[in-house]
Amino acid sequence: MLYSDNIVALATPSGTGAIAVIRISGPDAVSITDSIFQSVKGKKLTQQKSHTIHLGHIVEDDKVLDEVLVSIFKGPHSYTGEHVTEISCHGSPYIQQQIIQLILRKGCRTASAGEFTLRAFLNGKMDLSQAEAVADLIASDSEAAHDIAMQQMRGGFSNEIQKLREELLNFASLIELELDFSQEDVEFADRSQFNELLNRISEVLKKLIDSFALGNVIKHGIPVAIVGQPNVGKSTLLNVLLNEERAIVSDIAGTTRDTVEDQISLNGINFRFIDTAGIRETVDVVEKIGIERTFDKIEKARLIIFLFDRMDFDRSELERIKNRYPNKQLIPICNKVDLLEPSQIEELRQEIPEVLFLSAKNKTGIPELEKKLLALVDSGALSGDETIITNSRHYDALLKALEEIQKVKEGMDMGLASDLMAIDIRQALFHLGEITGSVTTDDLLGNIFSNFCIGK
Ligand SMILES: Nc1nc2c(c(=O)[nH]1)N(C=O)[C@@H](CNc1ccc(C(=O)N[C@@H](CCC(=O)O)C(=O)O)cc1)CN2
Ligand SMILES: Nc1nc2c(ncn2[C@@H]2O[C@H](COP(=O)(O)OP(=O)(O)OP(=O)(O)O)[C@@H](O)[C@H]2O)c(=O)[nH]1
Ligand SMILES: [Mg+2]
Repeated sequence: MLYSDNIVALATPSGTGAIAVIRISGPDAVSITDSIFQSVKGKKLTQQKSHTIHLGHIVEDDKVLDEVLVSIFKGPHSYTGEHVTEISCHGSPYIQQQIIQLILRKGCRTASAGEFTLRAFLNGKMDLSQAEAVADLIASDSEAAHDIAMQQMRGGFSNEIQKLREELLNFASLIELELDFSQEDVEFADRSQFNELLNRISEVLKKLIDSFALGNVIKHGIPVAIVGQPNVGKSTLLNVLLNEERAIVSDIAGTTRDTVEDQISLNGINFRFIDTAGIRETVDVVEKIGIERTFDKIEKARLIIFLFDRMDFDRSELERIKNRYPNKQLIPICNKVDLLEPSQIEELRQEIPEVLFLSAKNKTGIPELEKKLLALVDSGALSGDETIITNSRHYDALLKALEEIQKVKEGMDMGLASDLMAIDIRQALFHLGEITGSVTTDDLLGNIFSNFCIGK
């Protein structure tokens, strides 16, 4: 074990609860706990087996502070890999604080943010991407985000990276061996096998890199801007989608001035809908600012709902948005279908085949819109066992690793000298190692774990 000191922290949220859990980790976790605990059966905690629970009292100078349950986990068979105890006490902030203070006086120190998980990582209980997934899991607020974090915590993608890295490491050693025999012109590393490995690694990296676009939006919710001319029913649609009277609706054109947004989960994926000020030429100063914000929001959105009213549909407006944002998915929707004759609907369908029809007021056509939204984010990719990365640190490392792998491949094709190739391979190994934490710096670890909560 790496650490000689003992840390303590509240593992449950601060404030009043039914029960609160205080966690201690370190070489003396069990004896420190034992020194403040009296078992109802008179047992010594230090003589108990790992993964057992004991009823008793926390006492200080004969004064009973609380009746508690103590769980014991003996290192290395614990979350952190060290000796761990957990005190489940009554959830009053006063009791929690009294017990923690008592433990601190027994020689523990307060754990810093993420320190339990940091120790788990340093003690080899999990790799770095698994540790990061623990934080993602706690933060996940949709089924999709939860699924991805869970998969990553169980080591899915880091195992794959780790294996490829080991294979690459093997070749690196063989190529470096060739350097020792450079006079003799020998090749220990089979070039065609090596080429095959490089291709395999590139494929995996490319796939993971591509998955980030989806992973990132799943983690943060998919921003969908609802845009169109004033009075077409944007705010009405927002309210229907959110199932709540979130934005003000009126028949006065220019009702929405500032953007209004909120999120809902569709099939486990969070969508963040942004209602915007209707776009038109205006001399009203406030409305002008609102319209500028509309464009800012479109900039940040991934999907754009272009809402229009058959009465004053202007095709050039739709084309303008399309041309201005060629990389965003655009969903043209004709609202107020309740006011249209079937022949008008047919006519419009001829003109814009991809158009959806709905009535925000009567709440018709909404399921079709939801289906379209899900189709556009390629939610199908979620149901397969494709790995999806959500962490921008991993994304960066993957991009850099791929770049180095490409360099190695080019080097091979050009018959580059082994010593130069070895440098690029080492770089690729470095970046792959960054993901799993085979290579780390204190700065990197500090950055990652300081974003955890205390007690995790
Ligand atoms: N009370 C409590 N609940 C918790 C945690 C915890 O630490 N305490 N966890 C964390 O925050 C999570 C569970 N994770 C855990 C992971 C490993 C071990 C553990 O004891 N592992 C041992 C032995 C496994 C066995 O044989 O049963 C090991 O890995 O060797 C415990 C919790 C969520 N719930
Ligand atoms: N008949 C009919 N009226 C609708 C429908 N949807 C919205 N409306 C009406 O259209 C008017 C404008 O609706 P809003 O939702 O405020 O329109 P908006 O696009 O947000 O307008 P601005 O905020 O001014 O840009 C209101 O009177 C709504 O009741 C619909 O599907 N059918
Ligand atoms: Mg509005």
